Amino acid sequence: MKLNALCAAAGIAPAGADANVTGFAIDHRKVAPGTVFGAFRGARFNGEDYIAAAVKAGAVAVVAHPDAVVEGAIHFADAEPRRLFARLAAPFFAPVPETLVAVTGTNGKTSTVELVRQIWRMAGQRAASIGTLGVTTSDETVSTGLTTPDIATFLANLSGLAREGVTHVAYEASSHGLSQFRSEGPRVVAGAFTNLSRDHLDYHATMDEYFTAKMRLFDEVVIDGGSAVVWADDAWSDKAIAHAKARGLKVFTVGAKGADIRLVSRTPTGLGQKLEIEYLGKARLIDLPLIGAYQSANALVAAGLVLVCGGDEHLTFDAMKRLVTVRGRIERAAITPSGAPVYVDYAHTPDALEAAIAALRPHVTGKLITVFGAGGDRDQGKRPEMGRVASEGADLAIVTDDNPRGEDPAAIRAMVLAGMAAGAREVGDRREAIRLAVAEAGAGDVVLIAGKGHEQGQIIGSGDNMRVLPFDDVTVAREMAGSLGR
Ligand SMILES: CC(=O)N[C@H]1[C@@H](OP(=O)(O)OP(=O)(O)OC[C@H]2O[C@@H](n3ccc(=O)[nH]c3=O)[C@H](O)[C@@H]2O)O[C@H](CO)[C@@H](O)[C@@H]1O[C@H](C)C(=O)N[C@@H](C)C(=O)N[C@H](CCC(=O)O)C(=O)O
Ligand SMILES: Nc1ncnc2c1ncn2[C@@H]1O[C@H](COP(=O)(O)OP(=O)(O)OP(=O)(O)O)[C@@H](O)[C@H]1O
Ligand SMILES: N[C@H](CCC[C@H](N)C(=O)O)C(=O)O
Ligand SMILES: [Mg+2]
Repeated sequence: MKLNALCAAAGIAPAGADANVTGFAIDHRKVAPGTVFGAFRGARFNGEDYIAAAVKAGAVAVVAHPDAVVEGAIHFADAEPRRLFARLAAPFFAPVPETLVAVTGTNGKTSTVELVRQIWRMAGQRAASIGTLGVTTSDETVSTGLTTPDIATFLANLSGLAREGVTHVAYEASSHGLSQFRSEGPRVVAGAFTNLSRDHLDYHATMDEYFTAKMRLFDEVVIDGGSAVVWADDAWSDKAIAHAKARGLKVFTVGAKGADIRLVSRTPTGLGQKLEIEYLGKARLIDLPLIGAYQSANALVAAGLVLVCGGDEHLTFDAMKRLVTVRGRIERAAITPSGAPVYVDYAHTPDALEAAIAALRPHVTGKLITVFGAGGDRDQGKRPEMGRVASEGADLAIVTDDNPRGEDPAAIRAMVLAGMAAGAREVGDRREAIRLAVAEAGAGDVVLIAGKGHEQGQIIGSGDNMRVLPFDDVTVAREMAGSLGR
């Protein structure tokens, strides 16, 4: 494809002579002859340091800050080079699936995009989701490593999906992804906001800044005239609605305070819950086969996204009755020899841990036992908060390791324990902690293993010393429940 044709399609003024473009890369090691290289100033590296190497490798154009030095290739200069790069790259990867929606929020993004995908599929659409679990289609899940992949990977994934015949995609817009313009360019017809609570305050200076990063979804990413689906029962919902309105988006609210899908009541049942809702003034009963208020919130937001994209009302609500558990989100992994169910959940923020504990509480007649930890090289302030939530919500809390990365695991556990009342147990080795929880569980008890969900490894060390030791909470829970039974 010709560079000037890409500029024309993107509405960008050409910056020099025309050239043949063969691809886009943000890492100089992926540059081949004909590549457009995005040189960005990052947290660890300055991409501008690799411009010369990229040109040597054949880059025909470089998108970089106006101050960057570009010799031997066309310089597309912009104070926000990541955004310009996304705009220029989007037409190169066209066509992409025509119905593209995005979900942001602290918790519930992965669950919601996956539930949207399931509803679409049950309604007969060729659908996919992109997020923490990877790229999921009806056939498979392929990991990308990040929740919101880098822009070149994201666009390549979208165009690959379109070639496979996928027409509908729901993707997860993380705050990192939004603030780094990792997923813009293609037409996003609707965005959803699930909630906001403490996380990532290592990356964002304040909660307001964190919220502002998320709100780029409504402020800029969703197309003019697109829709905003907002979970209405969160402390930040009204602010999110205000952003959507200011932008002129069609606002669709969901929840007990929702104007479009109103949640009238929610009654836990053995393996799920009964939802009484009102949509367009009409009452409906939904037997949702997922437990926990948080899962009903995500399922209703997912239904909202499908509806604003023109989904049929009956097919959408009918599909909700057949949703299946999202990997690692209140996933029942095993039953202990004493009959206690063991659930694995991805709760790694105070709010999520509270939601996961609340989801299980109605199903506990004895003790609720929680195994959890907090990740290293991540927001430290959330650690005592997670400790407090577990201490208050669980009958027995066991603090263990969850991806210590470059930090001292014992120091992380101490920060978690600082928020906890006496009686909490500390078992650094995660396998041993799970063994203890399973051994402690009696009839009527429930075990919650929180923090890693679908993850397949324990991340130890950082930089050149980083290692990922294979670890899967579900497998270990099964092993422990099995070995105790023998
Ligand atoms: C803080 C953060 O988000 N970092 C991500 C970001 O880094 P960055 O833009 O700061 O880039 P950098 O590593 O400093 O490098 C700067 C530039 O130089 C380039 N470079 C670098 C070295 C080199 O030899 N050649 C080269 O060209 C890089 O490709 C990059 O464009 O872009 C990189 C390239 O895509 C990512 O690898 C990196 O993810 C790091 C590893 C990471 O851990 N990210 C996590 C925190 C993250 O993004 N998480 C969110 C989910 C959070 C949530 O909601 O829970 C996610 O969306 O996954
Ligand atoms: N709507 C919700 N409200 C509160 N907590 C939730 C909600 N949805 C999910 N959670 C909690 O957050 C955990 C992670 O859920 P999910 O993976 O869907 O969120 P996410 O936003 O994709 O997270 P991440 O930022 O890590 O990608 C769940 O396992 C659950 O404990
Ligand atoms: N997207 C989140 C995942 C955290 C998962 C948890 N297991 C941890 O390592 O803290 C992050 O990168 O902060
Ligand atoms: Mg996620």
